[in-house]
Amino acid sequence: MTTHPAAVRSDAGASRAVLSARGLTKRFGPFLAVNNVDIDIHHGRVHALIGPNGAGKSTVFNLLTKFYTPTAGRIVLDETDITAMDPARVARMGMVRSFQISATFGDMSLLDNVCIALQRANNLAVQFWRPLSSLDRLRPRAMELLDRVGLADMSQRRAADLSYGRKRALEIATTLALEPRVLLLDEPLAGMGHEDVENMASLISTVARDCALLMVEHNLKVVADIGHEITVLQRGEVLARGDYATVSTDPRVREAYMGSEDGGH
Ligand SMILES: Nc1ncnc2c1ncn2[C@@H]1O[C@H](COP(=O)(O)OP(=O)(O)OP(=O)(O)O)[C@@H](O)[C@H]1O
Repeated sequence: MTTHPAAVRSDAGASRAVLSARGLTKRFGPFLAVNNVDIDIHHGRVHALIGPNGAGKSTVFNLLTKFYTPTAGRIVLDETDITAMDPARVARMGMVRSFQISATFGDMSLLDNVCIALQRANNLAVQFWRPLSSLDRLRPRAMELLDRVGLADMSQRRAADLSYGRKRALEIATTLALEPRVLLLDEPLAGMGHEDVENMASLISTVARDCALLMVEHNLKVVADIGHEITVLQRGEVLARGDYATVSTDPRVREAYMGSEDGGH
């Protein structure tokens, strides 16, 4: 890892949960996929949601981001009950899902891609018609965002020419254009090679200093390196929570992972 874990573990704002869920429950017909899950996502911290295959991680992710309606339970964002709110309104409150703006434009430069994301973010934030800001005006901010994800020196390159890992970094830049209060990433390291994994993990750590961040992740080494808080799910229920040292030594967690394909990560 290029970022030393100790250097990124800031306790600033640790007591303030930006996003909380209580008693989160989801049934698909008779099947209980998520049962009575409590979770708190804090400003300035990386919260990792882990668990064996089929544990309910994606379902919790989709519940928190309002893509699914819970069967029971309550979700609160910045002290506002968002349980019944539609995803677009929740997005305007600052909850951003990976990679919400996403779909980068291959033929366009990295800089123009981020400018367009900023333009869309402006449109998302205001409810009334107003003239679109010119792309030129957005360039300084777009350069800042590219710098934040380590792509400033490639700003004029075509997005299509980037490596897979750098494309994901560009997507993070477009996501940051929304200035998330809460950023939820679903398997942000999936499909990446070793070097890209390290860069993305480092980037996630940096990004989390300015927001509350939840990631669903299978890569337990990265979870150990950058996760401040871990929630372990099994069969739709919270099996354990705490820092990595706590959950990884919990005999129930070890048993849950034994024999699962995640166990080897
Ligand atoms: N739309 C659906 N309809 C019916 N069952 C579903 C649906 N979505 C998920 N499930 C079931 O709910 C359970 C939890 O699935 P989920 O995808 O949330 O797990 P996961 O922890 O994300 O798994 P993985 O690590 O394999 O992605 C699984 O048994 C799955 O088959």
